[in-house]
Amino acid sequence: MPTMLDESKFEEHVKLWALRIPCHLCKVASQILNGYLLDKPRVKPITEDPSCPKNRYLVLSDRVRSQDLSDIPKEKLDELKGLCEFEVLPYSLTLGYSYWSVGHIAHLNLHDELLPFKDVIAKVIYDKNYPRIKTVVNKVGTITNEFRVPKFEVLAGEHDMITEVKQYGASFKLDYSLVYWNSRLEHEHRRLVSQFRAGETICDMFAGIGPFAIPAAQKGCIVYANDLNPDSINYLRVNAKINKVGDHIFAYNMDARKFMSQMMEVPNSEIKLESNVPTLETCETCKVQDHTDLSSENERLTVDADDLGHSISSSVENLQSSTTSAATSVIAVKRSSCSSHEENGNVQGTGILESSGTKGSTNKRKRGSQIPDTKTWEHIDHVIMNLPASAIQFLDAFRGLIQRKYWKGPLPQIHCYCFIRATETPESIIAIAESALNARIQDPIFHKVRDVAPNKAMFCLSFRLPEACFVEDNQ
Ligand SMILES: C[S@@+](CC[C@H](N)C(=O)[O-])C[C@H]1O[C@@H](n2cnc3c(N)ncnc32)[C@H](O)[C@@H]1O
Repeated sequence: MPTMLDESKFEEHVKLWALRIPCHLCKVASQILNGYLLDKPRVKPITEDPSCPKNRYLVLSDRVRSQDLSDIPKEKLDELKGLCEFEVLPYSLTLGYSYWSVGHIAHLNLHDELLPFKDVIAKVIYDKNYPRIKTVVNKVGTITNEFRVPKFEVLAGEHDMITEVKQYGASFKLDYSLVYWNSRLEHEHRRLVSQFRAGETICDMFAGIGPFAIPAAQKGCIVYANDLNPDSINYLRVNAKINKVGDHIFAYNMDARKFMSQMMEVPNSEIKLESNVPTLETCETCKVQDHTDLSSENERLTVDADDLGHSISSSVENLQSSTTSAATSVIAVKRSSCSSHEENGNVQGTGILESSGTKGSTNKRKRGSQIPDTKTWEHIDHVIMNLPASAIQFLDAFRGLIQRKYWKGPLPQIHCYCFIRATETPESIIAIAESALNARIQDPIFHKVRDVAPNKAMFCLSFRLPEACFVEDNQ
């Protein structure tokens, strides 16, 4: 029987730097370079030097982007130079078919010709890999739904689609049947986050379960993460807690256009007082918000705590019953923090709350004093738009969005994912983007993420939001 699986399609090539170091100094050198060595599950950062058995390659992390090693702190480099002489060499790492893992679920995408054998194939995979693989599934049909969730048929093992995967240092819990997940974007998540700096403010319009948001928060960014799929946002919250970054992430569950517009809304208190100090007025507004109609499921603000010990379905229910209203916004988040401030006597804070342990009880926020007070209508550093099939159309959300009189510093850098087909060019994509924005884009950068089909590739288009997106206010 001919195999229809082209394993080369799973390959990802990562370009890194490696240091050539004498074998006996590798241990000390790797201690010095702690935090700057390749950190990928199942891949060792120390490998053979094919040209000399007395040396080894120390493979550096993709945080180290240039050959001059300027991304490594000077003290570490000086210490290393004191230890020995070393060469810096380009190192190409190929992550092949066998590398990719999806927790305990083997995820197949069988061609029609193989479908008559699907149960046999699944049984062999299951029997030969149990207990590491506990479920074998096959993708059914193409993804057509808004939340980009594929349909799966369980072919062998447990009917359990909840799993936990790791990407670089972070863990992600998810239910494959409810949310979007693609392990093959791992390198792209890492690449983009490597451009962010601690303390920057990031808005993720299509955040999913957080593969950009969580590493960005781990890096010390403040992240406003939105997704229309309530299950994605529920898992984002779970994952923020698992990775202990709940105090750096604010989660929203609404349409991306509305989310951006709410990010830019200036709260009444700001307009009148030009201050973020909690006032009676904002707290009262908070109460009003709490009692608004919950009918629109897609517009809930997901900042209440839930208990990780609950099952996912029960935490979704809790979420539905406990979250605030359609009218919630970044302002509302800040206002709800006001009540937290009052109840806990803590510093004013916002974000995904730490679990209170008791349903319906007062939630406690864990806030580090280092977390800056962000006002998204004054400044955002980066906006992520990963919905390649249509994110470009969503650029219309930025037309006249930003109030010049409140904005501070440069306009945000937009990272908009798109597909480019054989019939299209970067220029034709820019034309679509400019038409959506109704403004000219200066210095666009296209980064190829991967080929998704013979005539179609996924790209990330990065550019600074044009000044034309400002709205003047003569008040
Ligand atoms: C391709 S996934 C990307 C998820 C995540 N950023 C990642 O890299 O894995 C796109 C996400 O956009 C969400 N989505 C689709 N339409 C949306 C909309 N109108 N507003 C907000 N989110 C939307 C989907 O639920 C899905 O989670």
